[in-house]
This record gives sequence, C-alpha cells and structure tokens, in this order.
Amino acid sequence: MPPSFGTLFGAVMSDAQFGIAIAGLIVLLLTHRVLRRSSTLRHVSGPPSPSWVFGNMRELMLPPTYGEYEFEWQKKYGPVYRLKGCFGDRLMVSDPVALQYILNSPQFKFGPILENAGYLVYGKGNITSVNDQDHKRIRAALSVGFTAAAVRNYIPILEKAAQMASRSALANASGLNIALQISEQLEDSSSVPINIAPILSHATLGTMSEAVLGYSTEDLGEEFVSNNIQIIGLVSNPSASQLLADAIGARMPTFVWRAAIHLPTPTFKTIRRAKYLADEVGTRAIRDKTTAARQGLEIDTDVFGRLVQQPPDSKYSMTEEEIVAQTAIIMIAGQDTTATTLAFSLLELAKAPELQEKLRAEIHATVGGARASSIAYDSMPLLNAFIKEALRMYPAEAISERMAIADTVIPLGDGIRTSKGQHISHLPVRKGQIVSLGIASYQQLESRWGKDAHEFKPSRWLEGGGFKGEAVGPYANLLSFLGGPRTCLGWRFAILEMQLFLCELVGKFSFALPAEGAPRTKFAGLLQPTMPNGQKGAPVLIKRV
Ligand code: HEM
Repeated sequence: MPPSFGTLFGAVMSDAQFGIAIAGLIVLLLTHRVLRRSSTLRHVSGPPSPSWVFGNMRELMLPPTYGEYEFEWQKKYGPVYRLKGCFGDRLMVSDPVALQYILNSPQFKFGPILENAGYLVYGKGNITSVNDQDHKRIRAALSVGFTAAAVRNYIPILEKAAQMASRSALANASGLNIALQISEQLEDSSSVPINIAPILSHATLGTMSEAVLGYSTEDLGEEFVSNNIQIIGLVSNPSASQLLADAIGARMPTFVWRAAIHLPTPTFKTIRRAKYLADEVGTRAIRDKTTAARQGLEIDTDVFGRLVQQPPDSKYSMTEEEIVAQTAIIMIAGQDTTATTLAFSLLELAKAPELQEKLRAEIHATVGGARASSIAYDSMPLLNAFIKEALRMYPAEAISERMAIADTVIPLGDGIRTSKGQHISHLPVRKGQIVSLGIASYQQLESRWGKDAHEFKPSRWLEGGGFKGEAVGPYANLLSFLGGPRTCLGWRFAILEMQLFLCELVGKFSFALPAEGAPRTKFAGLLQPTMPNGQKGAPVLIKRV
C-alpha cells in the first residue's frame, strides 16, 4: 500500500501555512462538538485519554516500539474498543468479523486523510483516489498484470534483482550502479554490520520498474530514484504535530487540500516533482511500447505493455492518460512494503540460527542449481511458513483507516460488553465515524492465533494452519494485504518476490545480529526496523556460506 498516507499528510501539513491550520482548527472544534453529541461509542470501553488534544493517538501511533500500548489495550478491552482520536472518538477494530464487514461494505470508504493524501501524493485518477465504478474498472484493468500466471512471467526479473541484491550487500543502495560495487567485500562483512534495508529498497524499486514499465532502474534516471527516496523519507519521522495536522486536515474541505499542492514549500515541491517525474516516465514507457508494438516487437512482458495492448472496447481498456496516472502509486506501493517485510524477515533469521539453518537446507535441497522459472516455490513448506509468519508479525501497513459514509451497524464476532455491562453483538455507528483497522492487532489476537500469538514462530503454519475462525484476506487469513475490493493489487507479486529474494539471500549468506542487537519496530508510514538514532535501518552481519 502507499506507504505514506497518514504520516505523509502530517508532513505535508507541518509545512503548510499557519493561517490554514488555524482556519482548520476552528472548523475542527465546531465539528468536534457535533461529533461528541452524536457518537454512538460513548458506552464502548477503551483506555482513558491522557490528553484532550491528542487523545490516545500518541500512544497508538508514536510509541518507542510499535504496539506497546495497542497490544495491551487489546488484551484489556478486547478486539473492539473506543479510542480518543485528536478531538473525536475512534473505533479500534481487530475483530475479524467486524473487519471483514468494514472492508467489504459499501458503507465504508477511505477516511479523509487517506483519500486526500492519496490524491495529493499520487495524483488525480490513480487507483487509490477513484471510487465505485471507476475503481472497479481501473482495478480490473490493472489486475491483468497481477494474476497468478502473469506474475510467474516476472520470475526472470525477480531473479535478476535478487541476485543483484545479494551481490551488493555492501553497496551504497542509493547509488545506481549497485551491481558494480560488490562481492569481494562480502567476506569482510561478518565483523562489520551492513544495513540491509536500503539495499532491499533499491532492489525492490528495480523489480517494480522492470515489471511495471519494462525499464531498469538506470532507465528511470538518477533524479527519479533520489526523488523516490525523498518521498519515502517524508514519512520517516512522524511526530505529535503531524498527528494534530492529520486531524485538522481531515476536517478541512477537500478543495483546500487539493489546492494546497501548489504551495511553495519544500514538501509540496518534492511531491510535485515526484508526480512530474512519474508522469514523464509513465508517458515515455507507453510511447516506447506503442512504437515497439507497431514494429511487431513483443511488449506484453510488463504491466504497462499488457495495458497498452488491450483493445479499446475491452472492459479492461484504459486511456493512455489513465495508465500514466497509475505510475507513481504502483512504483511506491510495491517498493518499500516488500523491502521492509524482507528486512524484518532477515532480522528474524539473524536472531534464530537454527531456523536459518533449516531454511537454508530446504533452499539448497529445492533450488540447487535450477533455473528460477522451474522451481515450485509454493511447494517449499518452511519457506512459505516463514513468509506467512513474517507477514503476520510485521504487516507493513500495521494500521489503516476507514470512514462510515452512512449510518450502519457493524457485526461483532465475539460481541463486546459495554461500560454499562450490556453484551452486544452488533455496534451501530453514525455516518462520519472513523474506524481504525488494527491489522497488526488482528494478527496478534490470541483467540485467533493462540496463546503464543506474540511470538515469531513459523512452525505454527506447519502444524495445521496457524489460526482459528473464518477466512479473511487474500492470503493465509492474514490482513497484511488487507481484504475486500481494495485488497493489495500486488500481493501475488510480493509473495513471489519474497520467495525469490529469500532463496537467493539465505541460500548464499548467513545472517547474524551485531552486538547492538535487533532494531526496534516503529510505525512511520510503514512498519519499519528503526535504529537507535531513529533512522530506518536493519544492520546485520553477513557471511558467505
Ligand atoms: C509485502 C508487500 C506488500 C504489502 C504488505 C502491501 C499491503 C497493502 C495494503 C494493506 C493495501 C491496502 C491499503 C488500504 O486500503 O488501506 C495495499 C493496497 C495496494 N497495493 Fe500493496 N502491499 C504490498 C506489495 C505491493 C506490490 C508489490 C504492489 C504492486 C505491484 C502493490 C500495489 C498496491 C496497490 C496498487 C494498492 C491499492 C489497491 C486499491 O486501492 O485498489 N502492493 N497494499
């Protein structure tokens, strides 16, 4: 998913003019009064609010380690509880039945923060900023490039990128020529920690670029790559003022925010440049493909190539302008989400030498010297159990948000006891109610995953499925890719990418933690491994095996 929604909007706002903030605050306070009167959540239990302004949001979004408060609240109040947001009640949901309803019901859509940020960052017409029939049509068209069969065609691209990542473990990932700096230094790296996070991030940018546009990272150009790093970096240091800005922004009329993109501030400048560069590269890719098709060359090896070839009367056809509008979102949504999940995976292996050995043995036994396209990655039990567990414990988008667009009633799996002692199995909510989707919380729910839900334990998947209850999400009953009509478009691609990268990296190298230990897990737009200096990073000791 777009890594940047909530916190990026905050970053945007902290740049914006103070006058807009004050005007927003007035609107906000008035809205708050209305919301207080109309909230149906008054009798839903939840933690006390430590601040009138921030409510519980600092504890939820900015704890030193993600989940420090959230997972405790879940234990105390159950999978559905009330939180104080900045100035208004929120419903926090990790109950699978309630989540399933919210994700699939037309009565819910993105909250205003997600909607406006999606429009601001990725531009008009991108898949996250369109709704209803337009969303259905664009999604159906894009899906052509992400079916199980289509995704297997990307294996050579993924294989090449995984090999490059493995060769460049010591390279500076922000440089373009990662393949050139490399492996002789690897022998030394067993005593010098290597930050594997930017290397993975660069490699996954490469796979997205090749699979979506048919371009190498070099074809994207140096400015595109460095701007992409800046865009991802905009969200990396969320702060209390950004939370406040999010709340104010959410209550401002949409047109104010859509106009705000023209403000001459550094953040908006970076965003404008990113959009310009994405449009430029998307347009270039389409022109190149159209020309190649006219010359009778094969172009359906990447997503844009497939889209360009759809007959105009097909239900999958998109205009050139519509295709270009998807460039920024797909490139960013598919990059750091996969890279950070892989970084957490390698950190978990670095903590568990025995597990690492077993996984390596499975990889060597299955992969050997075979070509990637002939390997049945889905038939590797430990590899897939490990990936499921990494996605369960480290969902890149640990929390998302929806808003009720009409009064509705949310069904609850186990029901809840209200603060008045009444047991209810359905919870009415009013139009405008913001609901936090507790993805990470759901994936640590003891009633669903067992008493050891908080442990990283891939074996749970080998011992009979790992969870109890009805199915949710597209993969392994996890909500890491969410569910419903806005399920992650690239989930199959992400799984295959993780399978290939892990086979390549774990097959060739062993990983250990440096003396400082493992980085913390923080939420900064995405769940990220975070070093003591507050920067994203996953330092590991790497040795050839
Ligand atoms: C481990 C990797 C990934 C994770 C955990 C992940 C997670 C998510 C989540 C949670 C959403 C829904 C967000 C929401 O509605 O609140 C989402 C949507 C999306 N993802 Fe992913 N994603 C991953 C990889 C990818 C890849 C590789 C691609 C592209 C090839 C991609 C493209 C998208 C797109 C386009 C959407 C928007 C779909 C829509 O609005 O209909 N993602 N992703």
